[in-house]
Amino acid sequence: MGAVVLPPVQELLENAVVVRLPMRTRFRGITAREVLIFRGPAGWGEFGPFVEYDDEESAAWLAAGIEAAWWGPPAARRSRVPVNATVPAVPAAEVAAILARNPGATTAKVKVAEPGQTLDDDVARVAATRELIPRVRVDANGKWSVTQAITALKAIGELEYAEQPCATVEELAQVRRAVSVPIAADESIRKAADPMRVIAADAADVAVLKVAPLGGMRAVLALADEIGLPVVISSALDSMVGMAAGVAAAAALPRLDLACGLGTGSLFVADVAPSFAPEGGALVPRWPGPDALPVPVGAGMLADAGRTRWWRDRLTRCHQVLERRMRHGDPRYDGVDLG
Ligand SMILES: O=C(O)CCC(=O)c1ccccc1C(=O)O
Ligand SMILES: [Mg+2]
Repeated sequence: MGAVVLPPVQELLENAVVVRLPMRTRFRGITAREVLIFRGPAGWGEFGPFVEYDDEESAAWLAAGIEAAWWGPPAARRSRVPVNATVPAVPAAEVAAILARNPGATTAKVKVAEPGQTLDDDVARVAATRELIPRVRVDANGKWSVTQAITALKAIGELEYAEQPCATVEELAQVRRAVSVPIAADESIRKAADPMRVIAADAADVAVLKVAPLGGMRAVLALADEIGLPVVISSALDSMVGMAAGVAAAAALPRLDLACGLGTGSLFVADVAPSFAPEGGALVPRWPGPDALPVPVGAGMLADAGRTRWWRDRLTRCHQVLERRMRHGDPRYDGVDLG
């Protein structure tokens, strides 16, 4: 890999574009996804922490984008990555239309526990999904209490797994002991100071790993190895650029037995490059090289001047966070030079 350096912030900003991608369906409370993408010697990288995240948390997303644009993908071990269809918290009547955009999917992930909705809504949405897709998992994003989770999972019935039913590791462990449905940890890994607490507490059967919040493809591969659970690589509602890193990480895993959560490309009306479209329920890895121009000029995806400035300022602050961590010998950046 040669000497790896943190590129100067000017170099990142010189080759940066801020885009706003309209979505077909509300997801995570938003109807348009803004991200900053930048070009480096190995291709394109994405910086798209959710707008409410602070700079300390967002710095990992920048590290992941720099890894993609400056180092490129790790060596692939497979040429197909099976993915789940993602069903947002829509009314049951809209499920079929969502699934129609994910032809060939044999696994679906259904969002549940949406604020303002009821357990009946969840049960109906899952039932509508099951009619069309054999294998169903749900994701509560930590919104249930232990009691609510146990009640809900009993009402919903058989599932491949329930992702982050409650907020804390201790709650996940309690739910896991009380129900037969396997438990997957997502926020308990990507937002935790110590992801290994999930293992120490026997809190999960599956680890959901996202490249950007965990600091990059190689960080995810290292964590997958350390954590030892079956892994699902999932998107953070990434543009095609961030998605390429997720697909590359999934393709590089020594073992992949579960469908990944990388089917969110179909939630966008438009993307910075042709989105990853599942064929036969799987994605084929594809890397946006430096010569690929992901943003068609004039395609109406560019963010306005105010939002562009906001993202560029945020990138600058996160770059300072990375610089500070590296100066202090943070082991996460072992082997990376300040240049
Ligand atoms: O896993 C999937 O199918 C889609 C990705 C997804 O659900 C997601 C996307 C953005 C932010 C958080 C999450 C999540 O898994 O909680
Ligand atoms: Mg999740």
